[in-house]
Amino acid sequence: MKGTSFGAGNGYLALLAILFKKTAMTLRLKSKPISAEEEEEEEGEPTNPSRSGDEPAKKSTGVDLGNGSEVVYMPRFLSRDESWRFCDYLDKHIPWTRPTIRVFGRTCLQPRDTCYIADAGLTELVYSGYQPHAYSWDDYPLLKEILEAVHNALPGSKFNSLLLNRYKGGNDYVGWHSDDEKLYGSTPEIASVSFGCEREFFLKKKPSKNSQARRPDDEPVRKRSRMGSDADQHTFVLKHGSLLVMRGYTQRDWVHSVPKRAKAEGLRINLTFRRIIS
Ligand SMILES: O=C(O)CCC(=O)C(=O)O
Ligand SMILES: [Fe+2]
Repeated sequence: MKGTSFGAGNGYLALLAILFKKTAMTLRLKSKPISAEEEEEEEGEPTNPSRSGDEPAKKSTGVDLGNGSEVVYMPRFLSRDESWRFCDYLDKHIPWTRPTIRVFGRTCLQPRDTCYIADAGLTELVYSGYQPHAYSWDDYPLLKEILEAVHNALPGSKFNSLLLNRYKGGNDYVGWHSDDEKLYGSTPEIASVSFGCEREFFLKKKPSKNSQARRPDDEPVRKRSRMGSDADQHTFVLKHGSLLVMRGYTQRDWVHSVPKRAKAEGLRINLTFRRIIS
């Protein structure tokens, strides 16, 4: 049987090496968008969702968006096999619908399937003129399992509702929006778990009132938007089994989207856990 033993000196060096790698990775990724290839290089084997408290925390990258907004990305939140089990189950057993919604005064079919789960007795969710039926967690024990894993990863979180999205292929998408409904409060934490086909998740800063007011004396709008600074846009490639968390004023100051992608042929399921506070 193969075995490895570390003396106290080796253990100390190994710990220093781990701390150095983690710090270097966090610093480097903070300054530029994350690509799937980089994560592949950086990350080791997937960690198991049912790890014990003694095991090291899963690797995550925090991006400080400024002014009290923050995003945290954990590419290997759930193991690959477990994630496929969840994905297949949800695809088959969730009562998906593709509702009619209203966007900018026009009625259209939502460009993805959806379902909604919530604790009983909460304020009802309404978005884009649509009020989804709230199904019960009790009917989907597997969703409770994922919720528990999310709660364990985010100490202090207490999500009580969940919006599920199913993207059947690259034509399905979610347009620019923010999840700033009043019932989530002013600084909601939103935890987003993805399964299946990798898709890009874009974050873009909302134009500030100051920049609107300055526009006449400033450089042309067309030039500005094309030259948009990196600090105002971020891209994450959301991997199978990943967790992305938006916090602070992200919903107030930023919009996000998952755009159409002709080459993304596979099915993707995304779960966004939220807390309704009023
Ligand atoms: O599918 C995603 O990654 C994002 C979904 C989303 O933004 C939403 O449901 O509000
Ligand atoms: Fe959203």
